Amino acid sequence: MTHVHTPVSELRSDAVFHVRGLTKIYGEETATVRALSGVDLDLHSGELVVLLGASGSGKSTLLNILGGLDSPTAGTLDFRGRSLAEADERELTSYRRDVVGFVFQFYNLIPSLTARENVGLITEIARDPMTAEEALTLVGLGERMDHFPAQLSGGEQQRVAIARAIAKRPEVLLCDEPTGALDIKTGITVLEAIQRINRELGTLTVTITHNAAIAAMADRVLSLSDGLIVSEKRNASRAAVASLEW
Ligand SMILES: Nc1ncnc2c1ncn2[C@@H]1O[C@H](COP(=O)(O)OP(=O)(O)OP(=O)(O)O)[C@@H](O)[C@H]1O
Repeated sequence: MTHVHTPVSELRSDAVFHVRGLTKIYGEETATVRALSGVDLDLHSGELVVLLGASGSGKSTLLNILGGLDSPTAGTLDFRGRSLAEADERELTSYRRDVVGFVFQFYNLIPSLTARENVGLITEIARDPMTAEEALTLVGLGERMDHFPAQLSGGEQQRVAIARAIAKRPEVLLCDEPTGALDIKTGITVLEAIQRINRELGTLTVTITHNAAIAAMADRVLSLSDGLIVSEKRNASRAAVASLEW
């Protein structure tokens, strides 16, 4: 497998993330797994990036490290000139709290709280949050704010999870298989919410998917294999999410 290096001439100075030689090895001595084998990557303000790759290729590991949930074994990882690879737990906690919104495949909503209350939990602890109502309106749930998770479809629950992730106006939104548990139609409503947030708030967004059709909505598509970025494609234009099929 050839390692795709970004030529120095292509490096832009406005990179939000500047990643070089990122390596993650899990386990010790005889029982090690090399999840990332030297990833080079720059991510820019306002981009929508899709990360593709087979199961086990390292996508979640990369996303978790970008989000400060995990630390690399080697390599450099800078966020706006701050080294996250060397950050201590206290710095990583404030980074996660202030900078990053996460969306996972499963929504992790609190069943006994309404949509508004689920989002409100986060707005209480954020510095300059939007209101729960604003966040839910952005994801198209302005009419469902007082519903409990069990009264919402899977796609609606995932949009509540997105509203919860973005209510603090994070600079970075990281989504790990956000449509993995959904059918096409509901998956599209979720991707539309992600696209709208990226456009309207200018949030740098990285979305993992197994589904190559989703790549058409991105500015840039990165493919991982065996812990390396093996291809990078820039779409000439971003496809409207409603036109995607899978
Ligand atoms: N906490 C861990 N401890 C040990 N090995 C791990 C851990 N997390 C991931 N791995 C291993 O690292 C490799 C990459 O895993 P990762 O979850 O990043 O892949 P992925 O591309 O996201 O896969 P999937 O699409 O199945 O979620 C795999 O071989 C996985 O088994």
